[in-house]
Amino acid sequence: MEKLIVTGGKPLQGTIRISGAKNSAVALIPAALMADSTVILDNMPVLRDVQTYKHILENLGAHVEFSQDHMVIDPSSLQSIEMMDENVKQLRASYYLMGALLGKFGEAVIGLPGGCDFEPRPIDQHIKGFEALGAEVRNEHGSIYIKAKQLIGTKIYLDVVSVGATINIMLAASRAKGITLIENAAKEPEIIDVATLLNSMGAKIKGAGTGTIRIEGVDELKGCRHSIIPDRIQAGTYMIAAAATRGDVIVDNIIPKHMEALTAKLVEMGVEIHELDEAIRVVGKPSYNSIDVKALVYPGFATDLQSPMTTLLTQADGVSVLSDYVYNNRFKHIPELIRMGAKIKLEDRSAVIEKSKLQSAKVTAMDLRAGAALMIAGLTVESGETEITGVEFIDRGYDNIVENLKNLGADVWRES
Ligand SMILES: CC(=O)N[C@H]1[C@@H](OP(=O)(O)OP(=O)(O)OC[C@H]2O[C@@H](n3ccc(=O)[nH]c3=O)[C@H](O)[C@@H]2O)O[C@H](CO)[C@@H](O)[C@@H]1O
Ligand SMILES: C=C(OP(=O)(O)O)C(=O)O
Repeated sequence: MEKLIVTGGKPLQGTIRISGAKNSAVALIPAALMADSTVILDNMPVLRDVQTYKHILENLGAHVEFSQDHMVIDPSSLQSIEMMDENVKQLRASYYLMGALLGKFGEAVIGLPGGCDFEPRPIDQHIKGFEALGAEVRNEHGSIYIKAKQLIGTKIYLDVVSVGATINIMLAASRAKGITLIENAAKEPEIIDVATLLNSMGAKIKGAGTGTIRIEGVDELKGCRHSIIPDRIQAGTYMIAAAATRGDVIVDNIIPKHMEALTAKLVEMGVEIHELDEAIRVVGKPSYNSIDVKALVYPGFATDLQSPMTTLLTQADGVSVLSDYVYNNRFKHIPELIRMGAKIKLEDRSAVIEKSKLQSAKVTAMDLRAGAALMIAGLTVESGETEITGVEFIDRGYDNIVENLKNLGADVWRES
């Protein structure tokens, strides 16, 4: 079993270059399968989820090459519409195979997705979308069987704002006959990124990034080259880590606009923020104001940054309240932070966080962002080694985390 050892007490300093976004990559890779020829994806992050998706594509019969940060996907040899192997359970975003294969072949058979299971994560809105497009969907023995004679464009109103359902419906509708309107669509930057790729492949999608997306189905999608947007969650994690360690870090190769909900909260706490062209400089301060944070859908504060933010709020004077309105129970990091000395109480859907002196301890990351929260806590303690197990979760979403933190002056290493 691998673990990360972190020795705290060193302010992070220097520049970190952020890789492409996990949540875009894991949607763009299955989207590329819909092309009739090679798709090249640049700025591909090196993550466990991306490697898992590569294996899934290869098992489906596609040819995939991944070196440096380029992934070359040749879907012309794709043979199967059926994907039920273990890899599917390793990541949440395997559900995008449903929309991609349904759009391409009119048929898909997929094992139920995995990913971080901080609470039940239903896919009823994905299925509602496929059915509205004319597909028959059966859930049998842990797999979803989807089939359509012909996908027909229609109007779909999502009951909940869902990133996954919005993208999945967009994928399938790109090959439907006629026009599909997705109402109450999610607006995350990753949705715009997927629409940009699909449009470069020949799709006709308008309105991505707004609450209404219009998709005019096309008969074919072709190969192209696309560069993935920067990972706003990795960027936010390093910004929070810089503030928590009272460091001075330039988070580079990002789109500052994507970070606005976080930068607003950091400024409210008293963190010094300098917005540059494609970077943000974060300068930590000796003391911070307590604040309230509500995790919401984009452009609200990202739920994926809620756990790392919990750690930072233990450094603020007074009492802060953090609530998650996307996943009401995404709090698996809290018992572990308490083990490190954090004074946090859970009240209904909120974490009530008091200023705390964190201490090193042996802790376990129960999910990806819980791992990030513990990593930041380990960097923040004044001295001593924090041992974090559950590293496989952290590797799902943080590109080269040990080297990146070392380059910022942190004392961190892996042990088996
Ligand atoms: C691979 C990926 O991009 N993952 C991200 C994506 O997950 P994912 O796309 O799975 O999350 P959704 O946006 O779909 O979920 C938002 C909310 O809607 C609910 N819901 C969703 C679908 C559905 O059919 N029914 C339903 O009730 C969920 O339980 C949740 O409460 O967005 C989440 C919310 O920003 C992020 O935390 C994840 O990092
Ligand atoms: C929850 C996350 O990912 P996934 O949806 O892939 O489990 C995340 O990135 O924080």
